[in-house]
Amino acid sequence: MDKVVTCMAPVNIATIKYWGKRDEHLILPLNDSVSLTLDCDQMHSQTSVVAGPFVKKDTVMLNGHVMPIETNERLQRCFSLIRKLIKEKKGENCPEAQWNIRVCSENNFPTAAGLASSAAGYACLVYTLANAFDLVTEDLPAIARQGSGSACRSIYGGFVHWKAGKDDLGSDSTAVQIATEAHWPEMRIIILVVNDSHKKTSSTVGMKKSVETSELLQYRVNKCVPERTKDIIEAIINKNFVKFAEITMRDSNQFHAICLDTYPPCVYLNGVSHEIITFIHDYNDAAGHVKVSYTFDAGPNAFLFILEKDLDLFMSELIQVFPSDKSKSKYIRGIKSTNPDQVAPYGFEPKEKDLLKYILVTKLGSGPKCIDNHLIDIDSIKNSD
Ligand SMILES: Nc1ncnc2c1ncn2[C@@H]1O[C@H](COP(=O)(O)OP(=O)(O)OP(=O)(O)O)[C@@H](O)[C@H]1O
Ligand SMILES: C[C@@](O)(CCOP(=O)(O)OP(=O)(O)O)CC(=O)O
Repeated sequence: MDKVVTCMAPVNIATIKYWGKRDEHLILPLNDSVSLTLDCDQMHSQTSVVAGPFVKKDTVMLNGHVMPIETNERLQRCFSLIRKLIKEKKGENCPEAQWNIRVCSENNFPTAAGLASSAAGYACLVYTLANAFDLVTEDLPAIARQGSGSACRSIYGGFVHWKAGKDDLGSDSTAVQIATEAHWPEMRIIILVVNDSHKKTSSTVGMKKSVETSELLQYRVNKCVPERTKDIIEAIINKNFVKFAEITMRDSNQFHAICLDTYPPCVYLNGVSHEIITFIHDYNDAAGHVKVSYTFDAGPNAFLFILEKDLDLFMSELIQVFPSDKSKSKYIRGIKSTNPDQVAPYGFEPKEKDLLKYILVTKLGSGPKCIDNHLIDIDSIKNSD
């Protein structure tokens, strides 16, 4: 192959959380999860792949730095699973399965900062490799899952259900799309970035500790998640925002309760996270109706869900309660408000300035997409290794 293929993949945010594996090696989850795929316009991973007999060895660059493949079992697994797929689809002796691969990837948002970069990153890696070798088939979620569990959900747009499955080899642990992003186009997502630096305990380590030490996890897995998964899928299909919002908040709260029930505890939320939670409930109480919902991953950053019709009013209250000295364009990013001069409806007490680093407003998005596929001068690659 003397072409370079470039693809983009989105971030996804879980409203029913994946937390705990039944198989660490195959990355098989204990429970189902449900997520929303975000628009690539504001947040995405972008990955380019070149492969061929002229590439001297497998290399992966991330944000300009070499990712050591030799010590990264997950990267190695993604490469070997793609090569296995090449043999399955193109024949055991297909020369392409022996080619070395050069990968160059970057995120347009903070990496390893609790903003789901591994989900977008591994989904992008697998999708780009599949495009480079003409392998785009239904197998991709199962491969992306072995890069990072939540990555399997970024293979689809809109609303996605990752079924935990029961098979020991994971043949039934895959992602399916519940509905496309066009199903609920009014949905908006507001990301409140409290802290975008590396977190102390990664999701991988945190959930392993929960499986080993939490006494509440099994109840969540066996009792809570099956019912909530069914109910939230129903709420999504019926576009019942109030039901969707309550289930999302309850699952986020329970997920963090499990983290606190882990020993030693995984403390992902901080004081600002709790101020956000209180503000959202106070706002909904003042509105007399659930207008906005929150969820937190393994970090202090908040992901809010709100319908477009309620966005401007809420944003006016939000920036009054969480003020900043930053310029408005730096502080509020992404989709612009249609009514920037909206007056805050409830006049809540402003908190101290700059509790939030910035706010990103986005919407639902589609799955990964191929954005470039062009021929290259092989000599330029041969001499660049
Ligand atoms: N574009 C990418 N291509 C390949 N791998 C990536 C990419 N972006 C991130 N990763 C991998 O994901 C790791 C970060 O995953 P980690 O789970 O620690 O953080 P996160 O996914 O950003 O946060 P969280 O999982 O809590 O939402 C990186 O160290 C890297 O190994
Ligand atoms: C809190 C979460 O975001 C956990 C994500 O965990 P990862 O998918 O990052 O974990 P690994 O499978 O070990 O790579 C909840 C979720 O996204 O469902």
